[in-house]
Amino acid sequence: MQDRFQREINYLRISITDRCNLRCVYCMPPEGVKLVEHEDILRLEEIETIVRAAAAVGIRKLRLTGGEPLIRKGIVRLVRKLSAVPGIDDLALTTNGILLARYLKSLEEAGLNRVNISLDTLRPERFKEITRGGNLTDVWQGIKAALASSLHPVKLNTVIIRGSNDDEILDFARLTMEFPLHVRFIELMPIGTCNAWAEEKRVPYYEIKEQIEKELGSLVAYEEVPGGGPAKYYRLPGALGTIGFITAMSNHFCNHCNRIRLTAQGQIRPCLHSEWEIDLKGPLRQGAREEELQALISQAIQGKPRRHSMDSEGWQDQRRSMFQIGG
Ligand SMILES: Nc1nc2c(ncn2[C@@H]2O[C@H](COP(=O)(O)OP(=O)(O)OP(=O)(O)O)[C@@H](O)[C@H]2O)c(=O)[nH]1
Ligand SMILES: C[S@@+](CC[C@H](N)C(=O)[O-])C[C@H]1O[C@@H](n2cnc3c(N)ncnc32)[C@H](O)[C@@H]1O
Ligand code: SF4
Ligand code: SF4
Repeated sequence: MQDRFQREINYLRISITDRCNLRCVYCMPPEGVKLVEHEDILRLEEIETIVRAAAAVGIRKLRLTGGEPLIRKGIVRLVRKLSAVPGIDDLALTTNGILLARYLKSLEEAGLNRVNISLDTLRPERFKEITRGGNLTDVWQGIKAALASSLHPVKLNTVIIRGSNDDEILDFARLTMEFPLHVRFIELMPIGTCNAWAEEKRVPYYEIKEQIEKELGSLVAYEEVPGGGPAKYYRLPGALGTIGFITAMSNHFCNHCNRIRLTAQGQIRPCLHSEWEIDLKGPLRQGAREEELQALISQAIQGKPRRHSMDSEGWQDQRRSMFQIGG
């Protein structure tokens, strides 16, 4: 379905839990977050019902995210249900990779198509610091398992933070020479615990690109990486994988926005940045029929703002952060 700015909205990102087994310094506070009552989180069957309604109004791609989607009980069952919904032709997952090796085979068998793995450093000690306790080996096992599976293309999400991991840009770029990985450098957005310092520590994509080109050779634009997201891809000479840039701040991609979100608590959030949401959980639990859900989702699509204004306003939403909305 088109929104009022003639953008085709066909991608639903679903936060299936607001909990996480890591505490990345830019995303969550060290103590974690106030736990939402179990009752307030959408049940798997409710997610399925919403997806059926969304597919009926033109959603074709789904992404399960969070929080950490792999800690949600029943994740494999959910993937099996959603992959069977008529109209859905791409079902992907964004994960921190800690539990990926454990679940990969079952997810693949259940119908998952692709996986994006978040990884901000290749150094074990630094990984512990950035994630406040995570084990890098677990993530590497997940990445290797994904590469050995049918879930291609395998993409990495790497947020570069000045003074923290900006000395690893070339190491990440070199990974694409060795493995068929799609390494995407993401500009830090003022969302989560980094709200106050994101601007100061953000490394704009052109700095990263310049450094890679200076040291490793020209980046040639590459448009063949399947997906529904905003990354722009390039390839180093002779590389097996690609290098992508997600330029959320220095060159926003809202003009080509194709997505809406479903929060873990059951609201449709038409834009990552806008606080405006439409509740589906309430109507669903009061017995709304699928047509009513379709009407609410259509309303959300029609109400999508033209673009975010994180550059001028930062993050004002006191209720929700990235992991509740589905980053
Ligand atoms: N500003 C903005 N950033 C987004 C949006 N969606 C995703 N991002 C950023 O892009 C990152 C990567 O998103 P992923 O979950 O890997 O999904 P994707 O890149 O859309 O997925 P594919 O291209 O389909 O593989 C997220 O972690 C966010 O930082 C969005 O709507 N707006
Ligand atoms: C919120 S996490 C949820 C899924 C899963 N836990 C993971 O880390 O992949 C999704 C992505 O959002 C990114 N992210 C979180 N906060 C961000 C911010 N302030 N700016 C840019 N990306 C951010 C993370 O790096 C991760 O790649
Ligand atoms: S970025 Fe992902 S892994 Fe890290 S704390 Fe946020 S939700 Fe958890
Ligand atoms: S910030 Fe909002 S309008 Fe821009 S790409 Fe993300 S969801 Fe779309």
